[in-house]
Amino acid sequence: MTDARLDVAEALKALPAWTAADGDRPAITRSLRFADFNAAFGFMTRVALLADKMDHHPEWSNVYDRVEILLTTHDADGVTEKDVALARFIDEAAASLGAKA
Ligand SMILES: C[C@H](O)[C@H](O)[C@H]1CNC2=NC(N)=NC(=O)C2=N1
Repeated sequence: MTDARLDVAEALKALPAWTAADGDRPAITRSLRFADFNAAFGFMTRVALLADKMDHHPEWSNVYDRVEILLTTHDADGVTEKDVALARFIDEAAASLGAKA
């Protein structure tokens, strides 16, 4: 069964580091900066392993120490609890690796 879509503003209340993404579909976004490429890629590796286990994958890009992340649930055409769960994990991983906004 497809996950239920959440109201983005409602979902963001529990995710203060995230904002609503610009664009044509509901999504949430966060930008992070790490000490260097090694830390940024280490973060991405941690997130990638969980994302694949969840079968729920971020849309993201990396330039040296920066990682731009967008979360949305393609199957639901919007933001779901899967995005909230992945965002929470991302927040913990980012904090533990000393990321900045
Ligand atoms: C077939 C497979 O389960 C789906 O394509 C998964 C893969 N990863 C996914 N990731 C995201 N972000 N949204 C999805 O709907 C999604 N669906």
